[in-house]
Amino acid sequence: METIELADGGRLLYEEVFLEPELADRYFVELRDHCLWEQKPALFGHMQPRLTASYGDAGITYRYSGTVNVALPWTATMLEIKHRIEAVCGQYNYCLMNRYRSGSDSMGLHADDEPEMGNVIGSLSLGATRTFRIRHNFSKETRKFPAGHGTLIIMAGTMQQFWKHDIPKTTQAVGERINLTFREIKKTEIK
Ligand SMILES: O=C(O)CCC(=O)C(=O)O
Ligand SMILES: [Fe+2]
Repeated sequence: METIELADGGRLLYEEVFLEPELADRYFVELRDHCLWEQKPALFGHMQPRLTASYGDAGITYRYSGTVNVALPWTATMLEIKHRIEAVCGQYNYCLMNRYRSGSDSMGLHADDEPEMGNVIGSLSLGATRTFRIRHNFSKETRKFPAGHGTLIIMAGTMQQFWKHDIPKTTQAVGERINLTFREIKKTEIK
């Protein structure tokens, strides 16, 4: 695991081959075929350019950019993956999954900086290699990391406060990619 210290206290842990390919294959097929994938509406009448699914502890709901994501109960595979990542760093009660069907699916530049969100986010990639890009909010310093089949990226420190990240579209012919972001959503008072 490589630790990359970023400007203003951001920290990124990176391991390109965290899972051996055979295990990554098994997880990819299992998650692709058995998770409840849906395409959710985005802003201005558009749809999100990817599919998502949401798993976690009972009672966890994650809201961002106008979407409401009620966690389905963890599956055995999801728990197995969660424990592998927790053995490296973090404690998680929720996982947002994104499925990029082709190079025209993407994730826009954003930070996962909701007040109820823990600062450690564990991100596992499966399937086609895409570029995970980060950009500093003020200096605009940009760095790119290949997120391939079995790559683990952990975002920590103040990364969500000072940096944004995205998965740009690509015109290259790429297959499907699944990404799992494990998070800690702190329970808030019900108003
Ligand atoms: O697909 C990825 O690697 C990034 C996903 C992401 O940033 C998110 O779900 O917030
Ligand atoms: Fe994110």
